[in-house]
Amino acid sequence: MTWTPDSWRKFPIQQQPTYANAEQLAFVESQLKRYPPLVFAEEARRLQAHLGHVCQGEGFLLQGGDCAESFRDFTAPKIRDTFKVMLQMAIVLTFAGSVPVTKVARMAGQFAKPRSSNDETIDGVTHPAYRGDIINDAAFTAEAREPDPNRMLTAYHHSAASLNLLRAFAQGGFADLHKVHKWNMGFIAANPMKEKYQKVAERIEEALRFMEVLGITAETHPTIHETELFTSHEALLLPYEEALTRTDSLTGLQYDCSAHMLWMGERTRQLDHAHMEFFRGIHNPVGVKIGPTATPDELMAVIDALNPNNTPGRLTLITRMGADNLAANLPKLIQRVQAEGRHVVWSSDPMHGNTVKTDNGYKTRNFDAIIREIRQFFAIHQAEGSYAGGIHLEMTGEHVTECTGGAYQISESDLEKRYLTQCDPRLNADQVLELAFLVSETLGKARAGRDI
Ligand SMILES: O=C[C@H](O)[C@H](O)COP(=O)(O)O
Ligand SMILES: C=C(OP(=O)(O)O)C(=O)O
Ligand SMILES: [Mn+2]
Repeated sequence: MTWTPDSWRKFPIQQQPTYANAEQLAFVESQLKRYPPLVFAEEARRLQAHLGHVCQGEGFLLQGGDCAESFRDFTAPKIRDTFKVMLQMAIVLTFAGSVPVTKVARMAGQFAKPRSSNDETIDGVTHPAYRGDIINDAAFTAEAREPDPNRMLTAYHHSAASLNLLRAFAQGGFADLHKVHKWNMGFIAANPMKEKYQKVAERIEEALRFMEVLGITAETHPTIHETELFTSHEALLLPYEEALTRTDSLTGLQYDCSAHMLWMGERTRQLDHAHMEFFRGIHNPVGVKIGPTATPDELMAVIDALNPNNTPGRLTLITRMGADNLAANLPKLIQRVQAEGRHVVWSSDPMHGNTVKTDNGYKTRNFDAIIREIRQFFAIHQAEGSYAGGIHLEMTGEHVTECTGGAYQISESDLEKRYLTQCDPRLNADQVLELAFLVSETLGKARAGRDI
């Protein structure tokens, strides 16, 4: 069947709002269709080329950011701090793995949320569930939870402003390697586990000094001063994604220009449904979340639908099975992909399979479970002769208390102190850097093993 940006409309669809005002919805869609695209197709192709290298074992994907961005919490420091912590992680991982790290932010468009329940009940009162700021408001009132199409326009403008600042930070000197390394030294000096991480930091310091002695400085090599950051989000709200889908003037191909990379959630990746239809026709690099119940046959059908030409970098499989389920479910998927010779990037989301609810009602995730899922992910890929190509995290540069554990030992009773997330619990700046240092050991070993 011929694909068009709106051909998804003929298929069953999950997790969409019902807008009361159809005229307003049509108006918003027509506005968005006239607005400039947020990204340029050539940038999406560049990202796909990077991911192609990851696929061949010559790179590593670091994807992360908020579970859900919010309109209210929309400030320069917030954007800066998450970007900053991604840069800090990337330097540690690049050094440990001796591989370029491709940074893809869950930012500048991560506004739509699939939910496990259509509504929420508090103290006997029930309202529709919060579905992300692009759809409704998190406040617990009937008015706030009513889906409003105008929110798509706000999301577009917020995304444009975030992207503008991210581009400025990436190219304007904020990403200087020496500066980023100094931030890491500051993190280590204050960390209760500092002895553990000091050695890696000292080796990075040595490498930077060595480069300087050779005359590799920001003046002679601008890349030391700059970085490349791509954007991504779950393309859940299809009227929005359709409206930002454009024909690329260079190739004549269709790209969803709301972000460089889009992914499909675990709840909306049914083969004969609307999201699969939409995703098969856009030419961006795409991701699919893969939960613990996925079978090898189902996975092959997803791969056939999304990457029929077996192009390296087009498709990233983001496994999110939970630390207790990975060993039972991942090997058979890897074996099948290997047997069929499919090129995919394998990335680990260690967040969504490890969510628990505390007795006092907070959704949380434990740092050790997150690390355990990542370590197993690497070990299983190594055992199967496959390449563990990336990690996908819900994280923030802010000092929130949403996930338990880590060097500062956040406990369940600490959660209430700074529990700010709009949806799922995020690793905070310290936890996420600690994770980078721990994963760097694993990544270093995995890559050393590969080269033998
Ligand atoms: O971010 C992902 C989903 O929106 C989230 O995990 C669902 O959470 P819920 O179970 O609270 O709906
Ligand atoms: C909804 C998400 O994940 P999943 O589809 O894996 O549950 C998410 O990444 O926020
Ligand atoms: Mn989430």
